[in-house]
Amino acid sequence: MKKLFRGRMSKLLLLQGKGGKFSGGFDISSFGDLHSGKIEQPKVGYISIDILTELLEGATKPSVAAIDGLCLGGGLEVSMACHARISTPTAQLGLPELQLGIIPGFGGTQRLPRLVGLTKSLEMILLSKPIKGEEAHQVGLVDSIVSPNDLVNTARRWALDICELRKPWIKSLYKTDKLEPLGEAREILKFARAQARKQAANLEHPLVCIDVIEEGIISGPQAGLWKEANAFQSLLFSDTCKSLLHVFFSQRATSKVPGATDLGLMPRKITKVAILGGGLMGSGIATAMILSNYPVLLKEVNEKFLNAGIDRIKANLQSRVRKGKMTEERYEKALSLVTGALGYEKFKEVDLVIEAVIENVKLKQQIFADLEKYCPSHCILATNTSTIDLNLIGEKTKSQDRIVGAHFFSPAHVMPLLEIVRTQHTSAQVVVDLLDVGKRIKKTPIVVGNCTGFAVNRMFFPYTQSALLFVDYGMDVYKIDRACTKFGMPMGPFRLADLVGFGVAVATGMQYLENFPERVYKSMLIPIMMEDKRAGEASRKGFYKYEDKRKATPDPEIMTYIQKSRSMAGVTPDAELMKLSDKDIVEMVFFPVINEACRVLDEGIAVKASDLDIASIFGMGFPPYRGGVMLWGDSIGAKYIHGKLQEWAKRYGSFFEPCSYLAERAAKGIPLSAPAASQVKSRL
Ligand SMILES: C[C@@H](O)CC(=O)SCCNC(=O)CCNC(=O)[C@H](O)C(C)(C)COP(=O)(O)OP(=O)(O)OC[C@H]1O[C@@H](n2cnc3c(N)ncnc32)[C@H](O)[C@@H]1OP(=O)(O)O
Repeated sequence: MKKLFRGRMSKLLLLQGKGGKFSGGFDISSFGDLHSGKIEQPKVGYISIDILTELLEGATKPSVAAIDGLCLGGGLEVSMACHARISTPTAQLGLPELQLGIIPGFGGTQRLPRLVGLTKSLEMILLSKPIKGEEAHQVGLVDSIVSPNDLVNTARRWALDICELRKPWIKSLYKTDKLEPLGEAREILKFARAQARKQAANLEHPLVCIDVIEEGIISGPQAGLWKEANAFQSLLFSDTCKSLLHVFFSQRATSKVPGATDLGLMPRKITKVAILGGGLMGSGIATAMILSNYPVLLKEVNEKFLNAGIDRIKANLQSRVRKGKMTEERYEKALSLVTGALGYEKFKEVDLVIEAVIENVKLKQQIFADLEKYCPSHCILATNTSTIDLNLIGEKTKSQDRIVGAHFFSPAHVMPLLEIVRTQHTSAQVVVDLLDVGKRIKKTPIVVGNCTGFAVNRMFFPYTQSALLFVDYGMDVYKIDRACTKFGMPMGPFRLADLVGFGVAVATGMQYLENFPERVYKSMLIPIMMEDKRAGEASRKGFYKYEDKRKATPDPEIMTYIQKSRSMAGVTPDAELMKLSDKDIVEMVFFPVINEACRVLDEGIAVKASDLDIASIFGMGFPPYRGGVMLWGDSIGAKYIHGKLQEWAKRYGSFFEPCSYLAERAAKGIPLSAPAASQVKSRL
């Protein structure tokens, strides 16, 4: 909200944004200063009551908000304290505060329900879901919709009309016509609570928000404002808020890469993209590209595979149409951007190639040699490999500077993370180019170094390893999975292994065994199950059985395999493990992940700890309200983590041996996120 107009003889107040944006909300970077005590927190209710309610809404002059572009959070709350709102049809109006672990704290919990009704306001606030100006007008949030050219004049005339009693002078805080009757309101709030508990079991603030809204309905808007002000103040200092703020800024910081984005390089325009391979990943990547209007050349080895790849793209798009995320017209337009190819003739026009064929070194080497021959010399040569060294892939070329990893997570058109894997030869320009493409296709890109598993898969390799070890030592598969989902993971290590498939699990295990033999637990459980054609969800039996569709049901039959695995491991169940709490289980599964993340940092594979927080959240579903794997580790403390790993290493082997990076922090009492003096120069 950039300007406050005062009319002639200051008869009215006109609130307008700048550059087509009304306001992205309160400056949340100041929340960090509040947390650190750098700035003093204002008295409770100072902004929402003293300023917005008493001064603005209670003023003797009418105020009208002229809304265009973003009108979010505090920006919308200020506009709701005005006596009218004029908006453009494409403006976006919303209260996204719950995404930051807080609630609307400038009166939004009281005014929004009185403008749009309880049901709509709960949907907008609890889902942090903005609505367009058109819809805002339909539901009563804004009073009129005009074009951007007419916005300011219409708003000014509206204010004059209020002044001269040609239009009503409305204080939204005291409107009641849109509020449902008390009995109905109670039912709506009861349903909202049930939904909040179901969808965000570990989060308190959605329930607090509902309580605050309810207070205003039962005891009146002033009571509601005071409850909101107090609740906002305490949530602002909650761990959830601090974690979600950390995620907000860390997500945006992943695109700040020393030695690449700090060189003044501008991203080059990528107009045409080629994808090699129309399988699950290739078709997913192609879908992500066409959804962001990149023309795609999809190459396969024969008509059959090419048609299958295009069919997969169609299926991806049709699923969006079915979910109402895409119109038929947009479906046709997106599909029209795909051109099939069986040869390299058209590759002389492409600016970026992403190879997504099977994980076969020789095949990839041949492909990159061909790409060097058929693509223009500026073309970026990217691979989606998740297991093969990029230097090996580019071995038969002289184009190492433009070879880079573009590691998507399946399904590639849905998962938000993109690992940009840079070798020591990859040019800074190519990194800058791919960061730009990543953002344009609405991914969160993180730049990582070239090693087995890059960042995400490498960090999380111990997630299942540790769980398998503890099952051999007597723990229950399903108890471990339950503890991890209660902690906030989308699924536990065993359900994840079923989903990924045992074939992939074994292949990945081999990779790690080859590169990190001292810290791989060689469990025989999965190979034994595979001998009996148990290969995970796709075979309808893995750690769970899948009788109907994707519903995972515990399967008592796995005990046979577990007993065999234990005897092959030569271990006897440890009675101590039977008494473990969920908290203990979570520590035993995640501390090895933190240990590996420390190695990834120490080797310079990741630029900074906050990148690994984002990688853990967006790549593995680590609960964002815990801030990511490294921030969570720091909330526990390096010393404690180091001590537990040492204890387990003594009892269960070198898999748990704490790395030197972690040991250094434990000894010095410094956070995991502090760049260590001993940290090798980043390999990025
Ligand atoms: C009491 C409460 O009710 C008061 C409040 O208002 S709480 C805050 C409510 N507002 C929000 O939660 C909005 C947060 N911001 C966003 O959702 C998005 O940034 C956006 C939709 C506003 C814009 O998105 P986009 O165009 O993609 O741009 P970026 O997200 O990349 O942001 C650009 C830079 O602006 C910084 N930034 C954005 N919003 C805020 C904010 N509210 N406070 C402080 N800084 C903000 C963001 O960090 C980016 O900075 P960078 O240095 O360029 O990375």
